[in-house]
Amino acid sequence: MELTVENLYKNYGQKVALKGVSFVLGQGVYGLLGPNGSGKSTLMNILTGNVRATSGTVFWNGQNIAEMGKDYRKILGYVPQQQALYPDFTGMRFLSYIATLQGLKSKEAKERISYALDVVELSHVSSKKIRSYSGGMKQRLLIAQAILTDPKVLIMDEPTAGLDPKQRVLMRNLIVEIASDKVVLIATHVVSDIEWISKEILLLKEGSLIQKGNRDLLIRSIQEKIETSSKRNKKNVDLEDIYLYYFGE
Ligand SMILES: Nc1ncnc2c1ncn2[C@@H]1O[C@H](COP(=O)(O)OP(=O)(O)OP(=O)(O)O)[C@@H](O)[C@H]1O
Repeated sequence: MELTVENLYKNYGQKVALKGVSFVLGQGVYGLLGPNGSGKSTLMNILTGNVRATSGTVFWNGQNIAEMGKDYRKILGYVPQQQALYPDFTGMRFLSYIATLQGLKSKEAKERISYALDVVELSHVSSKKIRSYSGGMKQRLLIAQAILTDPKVLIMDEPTAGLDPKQRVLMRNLIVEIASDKVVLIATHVVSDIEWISKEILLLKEGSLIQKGNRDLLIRSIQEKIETSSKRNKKNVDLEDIYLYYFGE
């Protein structure tokens, strides 16, 4: 299970949004951190096949995703940022609608919907209208739609945006559970969302990947510099400090 990104460039006219980004992801959760405008959306759009790179290639298990077409879409799940979600649909109706769009046959759709509702713990409210759902429930419904086809690659855009602390914890646990047989890439500004669940963290700045590694490696790599330069004279460096170090306060 391997998603390989090789030397991606993306230009929008004169603007270079990605400048030769390369990395390899295996099974597990990965965090993509970067400030506004660093290229996260562009990178995610390329990984989901919605935007074409100017140059460079993305491979899934050695196959170029641009050449895989439908076969790539089958193994891809995408959780968009929270948005208005058909308030008058029930959770069940929403998932049935997505299953139809994804071309699932009715028996398979039924099984997959039931499984996905169970995973995100929404079975008991599946016949209630989405307008009655809390923010956390809506977010979990978005995850349910993304795992209907049992994707191997799951891309998530700010999955905890707008959630309260309790819901954030539940969401993190859910993501870890789902990632047991998937490559999961989470783009976020919220360091704490990915700090403890990520196998590795990717730092994107002005279109370049400036760091990739696990939490300990990232912290060790700049611990001394932060401790000597910190105005607050902190002893314990955490990932928040790393973010501020690279992206500014
Ligand atoms: N369609 C476009 N046309 C022109 N420039 C674009 C386009 N899309 C993105 N850009 C520019 O490319 C750069 C990267 O944008 P991108 O949206 O990928 O960043 P981001 O890290 O996702 O930011 P945010 O967190 O604000 O969504 C920015 O400078 C942005 O203005």
